[in-house]
Amino acid sequence: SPLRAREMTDANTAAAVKKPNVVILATGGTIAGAGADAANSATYTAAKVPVDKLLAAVPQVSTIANVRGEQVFQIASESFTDAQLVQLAKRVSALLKQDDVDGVVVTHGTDTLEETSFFLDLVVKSDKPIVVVGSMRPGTAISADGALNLLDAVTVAASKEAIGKGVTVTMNDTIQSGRDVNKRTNVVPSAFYSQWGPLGMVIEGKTYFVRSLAKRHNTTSEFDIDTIDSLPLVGIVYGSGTMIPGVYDAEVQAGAKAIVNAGTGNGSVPGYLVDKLKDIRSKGTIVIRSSRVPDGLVLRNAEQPDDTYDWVVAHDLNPAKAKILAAVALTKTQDTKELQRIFWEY
Ligand SMILES: NC(=O)C[C@H](N)C(=O)O
Repeated sequence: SPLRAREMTDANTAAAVKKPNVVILATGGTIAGAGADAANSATYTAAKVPVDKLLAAVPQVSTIANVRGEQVFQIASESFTDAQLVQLAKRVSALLKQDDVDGVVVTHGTDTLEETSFFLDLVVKSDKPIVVVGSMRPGTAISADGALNLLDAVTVAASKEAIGKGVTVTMNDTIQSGRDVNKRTNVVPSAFYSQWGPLGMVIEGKTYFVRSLAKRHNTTSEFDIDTIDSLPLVGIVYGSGTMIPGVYDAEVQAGAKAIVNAGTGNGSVPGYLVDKLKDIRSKGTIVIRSSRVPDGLVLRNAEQPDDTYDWVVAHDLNPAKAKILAAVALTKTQDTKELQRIFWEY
């Protein structure tokens, strides 16, 4: 009937007018950096530009979503601590519980973006999109990448397609999984890479998802930031030739509850260190074998008898990611079988 047709047109118009609400949580980084000259792509100061100015530089976001900004921190991401991770995640969780928030974008330095994106993926119990974004060049540089990365982040955060996909990272036109993406070069915009490939791309205000994350995350995670107030200390020891055994003791004495061994090759442990790692394990510290090799999988009982020594393996998680998962898991359990299960499921 003409009346029904009219009602449907009104409904469509209302839907078109009602844009999603996206909150930008700004934490600093190079995306908020400024250099002295447009030729300075690598020499600049990070964490200078406030969130309102970041948004003003990308007026196109307002065609996609109703956007508002909050300045959570103003730091370079190498200065992030566990306390700040917890504070940020609690804010993301609180915002996403609000009916008037459809998605959250976190602007972040690229150095530890892979830690924060995985942490949020593990502990924020929401299916709404969470996008973590940074830039490799400051906004003052020729060919600055931050404005497009931010526009892409808002596009993904406002999209229905991103719901339930886990925390994503929009850098260099791609949509990456916050779980496994990592920074692979410190100089060019194509810095973020996952051995499993991106989840898709974002082009001119449209998302193109082609795959999804098979690991537990967000609403399917057993962890919840609303019940976590601090994280236990986890150390990383980097594998190389001629290692210094006392480093492990120093980590334990400083309070490390777990040590991620960023071993060579298959997460290998030199013969002269095996007794040291067995010893710290017998005194209670969790030993997790990861690898300094960027890709691949560290397999249980390959290279070392993990069952016999009661060690845990990190599978495809790099040492920085393994450290995050270990810290989160240790808020719930010290049991190595449980920890190994968690290292398989996330
Ligand atoms: N590109 C960057 O954002 C690097 C900077 N050091 C940071 O992580 O804050």
